[in-house]
Amino acid sequence: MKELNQNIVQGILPKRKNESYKGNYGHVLLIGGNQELGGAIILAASAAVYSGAGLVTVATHPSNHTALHARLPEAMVIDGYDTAKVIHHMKKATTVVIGPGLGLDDQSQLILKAVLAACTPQQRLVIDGDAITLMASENLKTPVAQTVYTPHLGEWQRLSHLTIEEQTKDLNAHFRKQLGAEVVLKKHHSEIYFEEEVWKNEAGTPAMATGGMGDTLTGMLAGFLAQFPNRKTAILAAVYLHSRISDDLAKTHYVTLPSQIIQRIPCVMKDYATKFDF
Ligand SMILES: NC(=O)C1=CN([C@@H]2O[C@H](COP(=O)(O)OP(=O)(O)OC[C@H]3O[C@@H](n4cnc5c(N)ncnc54)[C@H](O)[C@@H]3O)[C@@H](O)[C@H]2O)[C@@H](O)CC1
Ligand SMILES: Nc1ncnc2c1ncn2[C@@H]1O[C@H](COP(=O)(O)OP(=O)(O)O)[C@@H](O)[C@H]1O
Ligand SMILES: [Mg+2]
Repeated sequence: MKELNQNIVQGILPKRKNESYKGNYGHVLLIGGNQELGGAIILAASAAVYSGAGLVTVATHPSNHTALHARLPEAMVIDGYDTAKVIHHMKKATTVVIGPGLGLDDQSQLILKAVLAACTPQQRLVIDGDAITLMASENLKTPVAQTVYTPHLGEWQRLSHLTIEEQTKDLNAHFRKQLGAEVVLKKHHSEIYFEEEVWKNEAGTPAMATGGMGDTLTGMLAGFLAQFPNRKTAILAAVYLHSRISDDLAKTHYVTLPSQIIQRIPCVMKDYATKFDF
């Protein structure tokens, strides 16, 4: 496995061009957050905004709308239970996220199937959390979009039918090929499966083992995928910097909270951006 460390990511993010505006940095649509799990989609949306996505729209249960507006006025919000409206908004999105706090009920299944059918090969799609669990239970196929799955070990077990002990590099790579998508397998030293190679994240700490940490990574991935043309660069940088922020905080904090990580994303991106114009 290739080592994903500071040397790989230093200078990897491009400098923003002076002659640019929000329309150049992608439009992320995040779908998730039922009545109980609104925090998941709020964290994911916040991470996408703080990662620099040009525009962010959140499709979520109406009971989350006020909290989202209050915490993240940069984001637009629509009713995640109005399937026709969500599909209409997908047409404007360059990057789509589905899953954080989506739930596993019939309504969640309905919206997932509609989103998978509506996405295009030009769009980038991050499938996380409950959307992975639903894909596994319904045996749904990877859609035509440029898709990244972000399972933790338990979600990967549901999707791949590999027990955690069986999740070796070769078997994981084999199943990734069947899926036809990139996979970020989240754990201590997360592994990133691309078609041609596998990377191991050298950053990360058990101070990250707290609810919402994966939702935050999903939002970062979406923000990076929305802005940076090179998919591999976007994925590697998001995975590494998410953990890197926590490593830095963990020098003085016993546990690192998703909200703390999100606040620091713009700073760490500045540190790791190239200093040169190309
Ligand atoms: N504040 C919120 O609203 C939160 C919402 N969340 C949402 O809750 C939904 C369910 O996700 P969960 O992951 O909590 O529950 P899941 O039930 O999907 O996964 C947890 C199961 O996987 C197993 N597992 C094995 N290895 C694991 C590993 N390395 N990490 C985590 N679990 C592992 C656990 O033993 C457990 O049985 C998702 O949609 C998620 O986005 C969570 O992110 C927690 C915070
Ligand atoms: N012990 C650990 N070491 C390094 N990273 C960890 C550790 N525990 C959790 N993480 C990271 O935290 C995130 C957890 O994701 P996930 O389980 O999906 O959380 P949630 O669904 O609650 O948001 C992943 O990015 C994972 O790599
Ligand atoms: Mg998760």
